[in-house]
Amino acid sequence: MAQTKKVGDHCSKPTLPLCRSSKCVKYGIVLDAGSSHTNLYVYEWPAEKENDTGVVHQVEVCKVEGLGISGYSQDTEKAGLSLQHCMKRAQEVVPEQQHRETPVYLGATAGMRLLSLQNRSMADRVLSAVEKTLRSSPFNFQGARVISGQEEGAYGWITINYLLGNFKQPGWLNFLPHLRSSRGTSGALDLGGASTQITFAPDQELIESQENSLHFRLYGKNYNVYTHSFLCYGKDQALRLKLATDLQSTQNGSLLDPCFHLGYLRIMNISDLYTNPCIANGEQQLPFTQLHLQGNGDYQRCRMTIQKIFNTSYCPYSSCAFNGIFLPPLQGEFGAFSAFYFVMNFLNLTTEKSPVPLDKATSAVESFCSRPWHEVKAEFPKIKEKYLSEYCFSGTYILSLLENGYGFTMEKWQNIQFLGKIGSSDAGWTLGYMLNLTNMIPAEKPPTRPLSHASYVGLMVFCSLVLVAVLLLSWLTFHKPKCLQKGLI
Ligand SMILES: O=P(O)(O)OP(=O)(O)OP(=O)(O)OC[C@H]1O[C@@H](n2cnc3c(O)ncnc32)[C@H](O)[C@@H]1O
Ligand SMILES: [Ca+2]
Repeated sequence: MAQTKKVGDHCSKPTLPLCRSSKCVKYGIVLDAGSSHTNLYVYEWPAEKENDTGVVHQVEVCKVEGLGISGYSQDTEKAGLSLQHCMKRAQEVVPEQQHRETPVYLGATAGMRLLSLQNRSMADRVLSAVEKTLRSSPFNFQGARVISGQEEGAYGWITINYLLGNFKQPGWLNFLPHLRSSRGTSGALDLGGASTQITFAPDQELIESQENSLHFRLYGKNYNVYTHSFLCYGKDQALRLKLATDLQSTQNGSLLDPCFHLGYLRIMNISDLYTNPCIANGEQQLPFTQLHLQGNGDYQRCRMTIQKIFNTSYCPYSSCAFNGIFLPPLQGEFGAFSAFYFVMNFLNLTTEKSPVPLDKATSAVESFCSRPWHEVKAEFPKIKEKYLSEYCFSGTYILSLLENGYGFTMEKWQNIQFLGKIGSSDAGWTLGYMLNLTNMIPAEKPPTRPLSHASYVGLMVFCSLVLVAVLLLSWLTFHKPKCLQKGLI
């Protein structure tokens, strides 16, 4: 497997960026190999402003058809082939003369983390297959690897704060070092299919657990940041966890599930539920091979069944989220993206202006869950059945995770903004990952840029005029001409 290198370490000779009508542009490509699917992103930025904050933006997203790469563990070649269509698309978006110097990175997240835990060599074979496809493209391949949960949280936080302009600092603040704190950044909440991340700059200096602590120096400012990635608490794995817990109390594999609409039916193989390390091996004790799930759409009961997957019975720190994981008091604003956004957006709970209050959001999910399946299906015929059938569970899971898991109270809830995009760029870890690997976020504030030619000429003319005026005034004062002296008498 190739190791990811920083672009600067890799280039042997400097390359010239493409210049279009006096603007020089560079490109970068990142593939987000998630548990549920892969997305390819193309970013663009003006070459001369490389180190400024907020200049890189997304110009293309290509959704790879089919499964996430970890889903091809039995047929690894297909993992590589699945990426070809989007790699072709990237070749159309990036001008041909720039293909060779455009870096391409692939980062795999929780699906591949789980596969690595289950079968390391299988995971390596999947990565080799995707690497082969990426190497055969004309771009500058920089690595395909599984990123850690910590990195995923950190880069998500960097992305949204970069795009929101939170790393920009007004010049005068630099003279007041005591005012420089990591406040003014926004926390990041990411909900994937297999894991979920929470990342923010807490008020308290001390982060009690080392593995949750990140330290950055960006644009001349220090940031102490808390992050945690909950593996198995993405929305697909959380559903599996819930079903596996519910199954313990059924006798024959029939389950009346309050998280699905009344009239909804789903049959699942029990073995599919137990195919990953999220669920402890309870399969052997079950006397049936299939699960017959029947919805009865009851939000309150759904919330109770979901609550069982959060263990809050122990905490070795001053405060915890769940499962004994340290969580400091929540601080500041939060941007919630990925499935937090997909689900809340479907439920009309993502207004741009003021956030929908928690009680209103709860009522909306409750009322959606109570609708019979035939009615929901008739109203949204174009939405994929998998997504549509799970919005009740997902909405309830999001409320449980944020309220009970992380402790967002009525007041703190108001600080969450559900966001899909910021400007033209999707919120997610990929942009932060590329910014870091291409050295585009400097530790120190870049020196102030010299004046442009026009401003320089203007300033020179202004100074000359002031000088002439001063000289004239002094001459008039000390050598009063006769005509003026007469006038004065
Ligand atoms: O981060 P990991 O855990 O690896 O997973 P992922 O990257 O594949 O996860 P996504 O954020 O792409 O999606 C999160 C979940 O949302 C689902 N999803 C994607 N688009 C959706 C939509 O429009 N409506 C509802 N659910 C959606 C998707 O199937 C996943 O279960
Ligand atoms: Ca993801």
